[in-house]
Amino acid sequence: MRYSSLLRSDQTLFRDPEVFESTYTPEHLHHRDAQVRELAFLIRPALRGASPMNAILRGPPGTGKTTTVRRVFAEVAAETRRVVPVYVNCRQDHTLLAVYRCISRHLSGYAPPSRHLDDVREVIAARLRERDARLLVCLDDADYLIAAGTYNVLLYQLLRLYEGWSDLRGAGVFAVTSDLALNLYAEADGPVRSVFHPTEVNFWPYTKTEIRGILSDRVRQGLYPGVVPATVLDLVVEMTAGEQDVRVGIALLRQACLQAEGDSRRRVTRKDVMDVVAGVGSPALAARTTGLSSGERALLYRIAEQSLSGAEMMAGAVFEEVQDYLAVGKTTYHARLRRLADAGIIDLLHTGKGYEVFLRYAPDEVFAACARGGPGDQSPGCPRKG
Ligand SMILES: Nc1ncnc2c1ncn2[C@@H]1O[C@H](COP(=O)(O)OP(=O)(O)OP(=O)(O)O)[C@@H](O)[C@H]1O
Repeated sequence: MRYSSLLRSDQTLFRDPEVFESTYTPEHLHHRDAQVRELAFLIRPALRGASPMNAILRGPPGTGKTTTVRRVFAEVAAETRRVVPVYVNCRQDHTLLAVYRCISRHLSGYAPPSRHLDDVREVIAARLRERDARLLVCLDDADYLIAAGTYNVLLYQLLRLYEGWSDLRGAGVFAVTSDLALNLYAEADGPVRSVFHPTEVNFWPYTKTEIRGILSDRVRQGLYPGVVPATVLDLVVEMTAGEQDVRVGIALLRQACLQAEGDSRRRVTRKDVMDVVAGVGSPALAARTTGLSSGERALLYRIAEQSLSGAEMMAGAVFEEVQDYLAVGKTTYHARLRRLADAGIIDLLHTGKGYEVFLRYAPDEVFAACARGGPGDQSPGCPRKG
């Protein structure tokens, strides 16, 4: 290796590390013009004082549903005060109170002081009245509302806001899901369907060329020139297309760059990318575990063990079981569990008895992914029990 190709220890390959974070909003939204136009069309009646129209947004994970809605909502908020667009992440907020508190916080700019549902709804109504505005709510990952048993009540109340306050119009609802087997319209009961006439907006998986465009843009914005050679990008595009999830490509690029940076190299190689996925059958799992903290990874490891042993997978039972290994309280445990669900590694399904934990990947793949460690993680991989 030539000396000039080595980085000094205080140098970095990242021009802007934020670009690879899950919270980053891309400067340019590629290949979603049709969906943006469709959503804008549905919102337009609200600019003339009517209710916004409703939509169901469907598409596999990582196809830009959240990014598109956030982009459209930001433009609406910048252009008019007559429509209040509120984004709700239903993975986090799926009780009635949590959703209404989120809407109220958005409208008032601070958390509602009361924890009583009626009080919170009154505040929302008062703010909408003051502004003479129409409410538009995006329920992202609406499947979590179905699991929590709040989907129909919430839709009914939002779409018929005028039943509580005769001077208000019904809200518009954009319900989002990445579960293609789920029909959000069919999940609505009769009273909801009589007012819920959603337009279906589909987010198809990106083609390879489209993925290449999106990832090249990230590379340009986040890394110094020349860090990712074209052949390396080709490999990442190939793997991302296989998984049909842009998030996978972004995470692979970030992790491969961290590896090159750790070795003080100025360029990422195909081997860096292969090393990230080595031993883990699925590039998606490798990518999804790279951002986890050591605590989250340790919990994931235990969940894989539980799953392998055929033990009960209710969240409460898993908590009891992991107590022997991970000294964490319930709040931390649930926060880590939610993080694993957000990363798309586990599913938390609501049953009559509480939440059941489902591992999306084979336990052996998970062991391999956990053992690899993550950025800034000093701890060794999790030892197997017994
Ligand atoms: N068209 C695009 N242009 C630029 N970046 C994109 C585009 N589509 C997706 N991304 C990026 O891919 C990642 C995943 O996108 P996003 O969260 O919007 O997908 P999603 O369809 O909502 O996924 P999920 O169903 O899992 O919530 C984000 O980092 C986002 O910035």
